[in-house]
This record gives sequence, C-alpha cells and structure tokens, in this order.
Amino acid sequence: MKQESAAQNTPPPSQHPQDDCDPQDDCDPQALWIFGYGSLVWRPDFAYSDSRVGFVRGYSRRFWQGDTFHRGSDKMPGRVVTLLEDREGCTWGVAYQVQGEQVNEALKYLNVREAVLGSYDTKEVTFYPQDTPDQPLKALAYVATPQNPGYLGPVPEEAIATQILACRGFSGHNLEYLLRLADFMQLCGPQAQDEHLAAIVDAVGTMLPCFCPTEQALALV
Ligand SMILES: N[C@@H](CCC(=O)N[C@@H](CS)C(=O)NCC(=O)O)C(=O)O
Repeated sequence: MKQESAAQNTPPPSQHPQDDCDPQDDCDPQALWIFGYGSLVWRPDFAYSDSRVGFVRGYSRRFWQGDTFHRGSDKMPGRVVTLLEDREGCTWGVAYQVQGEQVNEALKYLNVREAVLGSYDTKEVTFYPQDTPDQPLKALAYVATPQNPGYLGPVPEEAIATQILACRGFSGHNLEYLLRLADFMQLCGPQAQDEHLAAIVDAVGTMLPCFCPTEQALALV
C-alpha cells in the first residue's frame, strides 16, 4: 500500500512567517496533530500539512468496535479498530499535522466520519514519531470506548476473522479494511508488531479458501 506523501496534501508554501515555526511552539495555536491507527492510516480524506509514522504507548489496537455504516450494516455489523488502554501496549499509526483552516475542516469532517457515524470519542495521546521518538507530540485520537452503543468487545480472533469475511458497508468490504491496515504495518518495519492484527490476518488466510475460490476472494477487496 502506498503511503500518501505529505507533499500530495501540503498546501503551497505560505508567505506567513508563523507557518514556518516549530509546531511544538505556541506561535501557531491553530496547529494540531491527529493520530490515525485504523482507516485513517490509509484514507485520511482531509487536507494536512505534514504526516509522521510512529506510535503511541499505553494503548493496544483491537478489532472490538462494531461498524454498521462504513464496513458493515445494521444486520451484519463489521469490525473496525479502537484503542484499548494497556500499560504495556504500543500502537503504530500515522500522525497528521493540520494547520490554519485545515484544523476546522479536518475536525468537522472527522466529527461526522468518526463520531456521528462511528461512535468514536476524542482523546489526547502522546505520539512518538518513528524518526524522532525523543521528540514526542501531543495528538488527538478518535477512540471507541466500551460505553458506546456500537462496541462489540473481545471475542477470539477466529470469530473476528469470520465476521470480517462476511461484512461489507458503504466504504467497502471489511476485508479491505483489515488488509490495508496489515499492509501499513508491513511498511512500518519489523519493530512494529501487532499480534492481534496478525492473528486475525492468519485466521482469514486459513478460512478464505473455505469461503470462496481465490479469484472471488480477490474481488472482495
Ligand atoms: N479512529 C481510528 C479508526 C477509524 C476508523 O476505522 N473509523 C471508521 C468508522 S467506524 C472509518 O472511518 N472507516 C472508514 C473506512 O472504513 O474506510 C483511526 O484513527 O483510524
């Protein structure tokens, strides 16, 4: 999977000196980092000025959120990811920097995509860029808590794989969601491990031939 380069979304250089300041300073109160760890890592769909691959500590990614819009339906909810508080956890994803007018545009868009359609809440996290882990960034993350109506919670990875294979929604098949996230984790390199994700991908690989022949499986995504 090709990571969108920041250049594809970076507006032309501004003549305003404050745009050249370090986002860690307060000189641009409009600067905001948004951390994506699910579909946002491959389809942010909002304009941003910069992006970093990296991780957050103290959270594990889990396919424990139901989705009746993007990757499922009311009758057959798909499974998408959320963050589980876990002292030993580490979740890899992408942080996107939005500045100036991009901030409100991104927040308005994500409020609909994540909160209204996905029941996610916002949470501040500390993001460690892969290249500069000694310079962490405060970022906004969208997290589906166990109290939200769509929360499905823990089941064996084999059951999650079965559900993913059977579901599709307005944004596409649930299998695409899983495989694009697995692709992203491959890009992050060997230091980025996600055993939960890997177990689901393995279970899907075992079951897929039983679901449909290869050419049909490839047509799913
Ligand atoms: N908040 C997580 C998960 C986001 C996520 O996957 N949300 C679903 C909403 S239920 C979504 O946007 N899906 C769009 C898609 O599946 O393409 C992230 O930062 O990536």
